[in-house]
Amino acid sequence: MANDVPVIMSKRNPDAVDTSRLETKLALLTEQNHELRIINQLATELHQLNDVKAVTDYVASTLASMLGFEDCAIFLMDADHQQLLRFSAAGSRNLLDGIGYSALLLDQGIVGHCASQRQSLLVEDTRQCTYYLMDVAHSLSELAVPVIDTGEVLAVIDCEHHQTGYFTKQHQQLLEQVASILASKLRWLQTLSQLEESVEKLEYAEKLQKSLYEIASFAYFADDLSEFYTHVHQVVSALIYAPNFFIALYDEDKEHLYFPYFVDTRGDEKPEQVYPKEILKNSLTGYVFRTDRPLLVNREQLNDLYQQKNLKVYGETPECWLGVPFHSGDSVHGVVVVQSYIEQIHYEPNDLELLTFVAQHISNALERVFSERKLQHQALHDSLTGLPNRALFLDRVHHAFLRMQRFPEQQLAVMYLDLDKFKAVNDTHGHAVGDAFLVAVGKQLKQCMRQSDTLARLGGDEFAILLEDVDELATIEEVAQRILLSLQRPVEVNGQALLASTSIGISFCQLDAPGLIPDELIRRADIAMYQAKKDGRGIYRVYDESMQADEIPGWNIEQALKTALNDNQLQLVYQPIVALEGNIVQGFEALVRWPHPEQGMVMPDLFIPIAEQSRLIVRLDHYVLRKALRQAAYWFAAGHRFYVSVNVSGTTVSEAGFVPWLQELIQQFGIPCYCLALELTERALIENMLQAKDSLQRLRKLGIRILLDDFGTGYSSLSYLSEFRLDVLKIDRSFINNMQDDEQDHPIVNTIIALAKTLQLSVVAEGIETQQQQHVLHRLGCDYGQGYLFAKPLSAEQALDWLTS
Ligand SMILES: Nc1nc2c(ncn2[C@@H]2O[C@@H]3COP(=O)(O)O[C@H]4[C@@H](O)[C@H](n5cnc6c(=O)[nH]c(N)nc65)O[C@@H]4COP(=O)(O)O[C@H]3[C@H]2O)c(=O)[nH]1
Repeated sequence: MANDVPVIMSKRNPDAVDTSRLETKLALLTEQNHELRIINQLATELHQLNDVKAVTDYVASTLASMLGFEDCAIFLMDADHQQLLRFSAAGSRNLLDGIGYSALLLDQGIVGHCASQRQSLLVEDTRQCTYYLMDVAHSLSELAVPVIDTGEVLAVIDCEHHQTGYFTKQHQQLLEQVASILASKLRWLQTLSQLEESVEKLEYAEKLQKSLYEIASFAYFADDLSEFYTHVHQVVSALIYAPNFFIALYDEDKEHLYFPYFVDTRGDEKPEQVYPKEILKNSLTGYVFRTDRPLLVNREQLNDLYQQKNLKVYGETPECWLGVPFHSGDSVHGVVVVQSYIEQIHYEPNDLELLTFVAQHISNALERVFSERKLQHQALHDSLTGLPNRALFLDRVHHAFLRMQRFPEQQLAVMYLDLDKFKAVNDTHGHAVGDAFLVAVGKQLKQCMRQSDTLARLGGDEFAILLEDVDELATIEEVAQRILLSLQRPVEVNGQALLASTSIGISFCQLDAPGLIPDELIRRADIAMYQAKKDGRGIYRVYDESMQADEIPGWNIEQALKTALNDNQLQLVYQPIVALEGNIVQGFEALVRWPHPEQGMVMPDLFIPIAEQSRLIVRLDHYVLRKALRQAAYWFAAGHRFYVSVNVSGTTVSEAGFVPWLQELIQQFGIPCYCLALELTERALIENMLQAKDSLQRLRKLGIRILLDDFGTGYSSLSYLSEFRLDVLKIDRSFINNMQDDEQDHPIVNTIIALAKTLQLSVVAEGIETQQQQHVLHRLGCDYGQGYLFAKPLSAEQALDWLTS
């Protein structure tokens, strides 16, 4: 504009000054000055304003008032660049308050076209304009100028007038300058608000992260769940509106719903009881459980839902309800809920997102706490019957002792029970029925005692009962009688009626029993039980001093052996079995040893026969098999291809579940079945003829070698030899012992070897101590041998050294 300013003060021809021209120039200058003032004022004032509305209002009203426009409106482009929203308007025809178009699409009206064409539109006569849109009254002229920053249309300044040709090029130029100032200002405000939003988001994210971390770490360490819930509530309250907050859990095992945490400002008490699963069908919380999806609803939607789904209203209907489901482990499902009773307070999708995070952490905490509780339960309970195990029983007895010290009138007694018929049930009907039988007996025993007494399964067919707060022996004897009577009735298992008789030992702890300790009380009940067995089974005996444990054969050893097995005290040694031709190793026999803490090394000859009298032999055989297979797997991995042979009793082999159990164990160790051989004595086979026969067949099918141990010592009848499918005969060392003379015929050994050959069995001679014996045996056609000549039983490490030497 400065270039256009004419030289009005020219002194070259003062007489030629044309007044009207000067007046025009003056008017122009005045106008330009006015425009500059407007621009200057706008630029200065806008600087002070930090709010979009204030800015657009100011621009609209300044233009209207300073330029005398009837209507000056500012339309802002929406976030999606889809439409223009009338934001501010000023002038005598101010149409902002609900009159006229409040929003225009990009191809609507002069404003829309101005935005889409990105250029100013000066329409002198709107009647000639095809896209002119009339609002209230017809404006005959209109000027629209786009507000553009870095190529983006941010707004449109639109002015209208009722006369045609009202707007001039100067108006347009002025508005374009204003638009340019407005564009920078709007952009600046936009950037500022984006920055503020980002900062806000970051601050929220940081707060959220901190809160969730807090919940997570609390979830990890919380032992007390109610404390954890309170903490979660506090954290959630710091993030969203949550004065009404509750957690509901559904226990699938018990099929009930309960509220471990519940806070409600409208006075609803925490529901104390548990609700049967039916509540899932008619409550809002139950609805979230069933759909397994979060739910965010306002009052209106809630009422619809109540009606549509036939739900019952529990407590006051909230204005807004937000519930998120979660899962903990296999059997617990939960819902965490916040609700608002205030009309103005509603939850948003990001609150739902937050609560989903929170629910996840609650679920983690519960999963950890529940699995810890489960582990704890497993450690203290028998997995088959669910009854307390020996450890928990001991603990209860200890506690009962402590209580008795405080309340001496509350005396206690321990009963030790051993089922008389269990072995027969197991042998005849198999493992699965045996297990079900034990469970059924456990239930029957429970019915004979008070709720406050403790029934435990100590292992195998042994149960124990702790009776607390008993006053006299007669009461205890009554319980024993009740049990005996109850077990006279057959126990129903899988539709079969089985008989379970038991022998009961009782020890009563009276006030005048000085120095009696809990373990001793249990030991005495055990001794009394042995006495009952001795005296005829199916009866009870009360411990008295005359019953000495030592009088019960093997009692002490059996008890100590149980402990040794529990404490993993037993060890294995290995004796090589070699081919007599060339002394090549074929296998190793595993032999068990018991390094007793007080008595030194106890040999199997002492404790195996005692273990065989009870079912302890089965436990022992399983124990040895597991250890031997572990060693076999180690040797196999090291490239050795010999077998390890393990002694097993007839009882173990004839158990119905033995073969699949062993097969699985071998698979677990990842070795081929030929790495294992089983040694059974003649007696073991004969005494368990039927079951053993079946088991041996299956074992051989798997590829497990069967060795007949101590051959020649037990039974004169040889007929059973063809009954069983065997691989190897082991000649008992008593025959080998006598073979000192090379010249003799050794008829027994000779016959055994000949018999074996006829039956196509290999022969191993046991107890070879001299080269002479080896020589004779080889001459007689014996294939393999074992004995001190080659090696004594060796530890696993020594065996390896021996192999390499
Ligand atoms: N004098 C002499 N003895 C020799 C010679 N070579 C080996 N022996 C001993 O003879 C026994 C051979 O084992 P067995 O006949 O299976 O007889 C075994 C077996 O019937 C039983 N047994 C050993 N370990 C186990 C086991 O883990 N489970 C079961 N159920 N029974 C086992 O105990 C019996 C005795 O085992 P051990 O005392 O280890 O005694 C072993 C072994 O140490 C020798 O040249 N001279």
